[in-house]
Amino acid sequence: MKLLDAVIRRGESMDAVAANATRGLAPPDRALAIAISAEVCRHLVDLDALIDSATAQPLPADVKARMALRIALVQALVLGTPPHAAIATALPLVSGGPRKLVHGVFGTLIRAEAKLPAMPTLPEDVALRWTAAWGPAMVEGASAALAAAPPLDLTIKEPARTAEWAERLGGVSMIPGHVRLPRGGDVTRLGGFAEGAWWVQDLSAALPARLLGSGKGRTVLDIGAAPGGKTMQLAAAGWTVTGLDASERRLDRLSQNLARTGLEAECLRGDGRKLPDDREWDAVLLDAPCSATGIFRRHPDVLHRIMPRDIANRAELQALMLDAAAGVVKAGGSLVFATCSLEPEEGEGQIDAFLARQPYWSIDPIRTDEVPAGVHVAEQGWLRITPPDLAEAGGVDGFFMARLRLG
Ligand SMILES: C[S@@+](CC[C@H](N)C(=O)[O-])C[C@H]1O[C@@H](n2cnc3c(N)ncnc32)[C@H](O)[C@@H]1O
Repeated sequence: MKLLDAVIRRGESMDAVAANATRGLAPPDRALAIAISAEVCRHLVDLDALIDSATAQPLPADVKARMALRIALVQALVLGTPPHAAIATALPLVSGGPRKLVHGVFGTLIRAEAKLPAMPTLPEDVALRWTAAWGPAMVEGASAALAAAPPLDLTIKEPARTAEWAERLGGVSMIPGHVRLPRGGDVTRLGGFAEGAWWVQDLSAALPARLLGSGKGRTVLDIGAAPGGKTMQLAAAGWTVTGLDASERRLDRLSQNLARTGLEAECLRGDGRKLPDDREWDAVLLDAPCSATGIFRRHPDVLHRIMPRDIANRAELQALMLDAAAGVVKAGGSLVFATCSLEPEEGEGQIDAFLARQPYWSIDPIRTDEVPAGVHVAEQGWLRITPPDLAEAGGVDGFFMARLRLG
């Protein structure tokens, strides 16, 4: 309840509040609380529609009774908890309150064999925003993507050994250096984890670093580097990497990931809006902080907490970071900009505005041979990935990326 309150009522990120909100719970109970909260966010619109179908008056959005019903219903209808156990965990949440109402509505829906639709309904504001930006087929694709558990993508440290790892782990590769597995359990128990032969990274998220190619003898600044998926790709591709991030806690995770994989990078804490004025790099990768609406399959809370003002705020921060990044690239160098967002303001609009401000920069078009088969490069030369892409192969996170060159 605390976790869902933080996300749905206060607009906080589930990842950010999970540790605090579940403090004191034993690990299995914590995992269950997080799973329930994620599934409530995934099915929120349809859960509320069911609840409203069984009450004479719609319950206010923020009352405990509605939240308790969402929690009970998601356990019974999605997580396979026997109904009596599901309601038993939810009733204490309304102790001293409308227990009878909650019990009654839950019982009515369970007796009527209520079901949730196979494709979850997106919140209306999100559906409207994405229809306006990308059209109705994208919204349908997003709904389908929300229904399915995403597969597990791995980036292989030594791309030449991709086939060997695909066979060892029982996965398929969609581009050299990538292996896709069906969603599994504990990744730390998979072969190769302890020796650092791979790391978990969605296929979309693995594309921006690839756009810089091999880096033997060259330097790259990775801005917004932590927890390090792209830093590790760049280091594995031979670059001398400086990974910069504003968060000390996330930089610790970057250091742990580098230690596990045996890769090297200089780790710097800093603000990507104010970069050192006495250093330059051959290339810069800016994996910018963004609304993260592209990762809604794994983090359905973004669908309920990201508001237009959040998108505008992130876009403003990205513009400052892009200008700062452009200022530390050596003549003739490259700058890759990426966001895991499905909002044009954090992608196409950002690059159009950058090129209007910075006349010495231009787009270095991404080539089709640099991306997995089935992903289309836009005519402007950038890559916009939306949910219908590669759907038959398990889908990919929504992403935007562009490669820019000075001159
Ligand atoms: C999309 S995440 C990076 C993911 C990472 N590149 C990877 O592949 O694992 C964005 C990162 O930007 C960092 N960040 C946010 N604001 C920043 C700022 N002003 N300066 C530098 N880093 C910032 C966040 O701490 C976060 O780690």
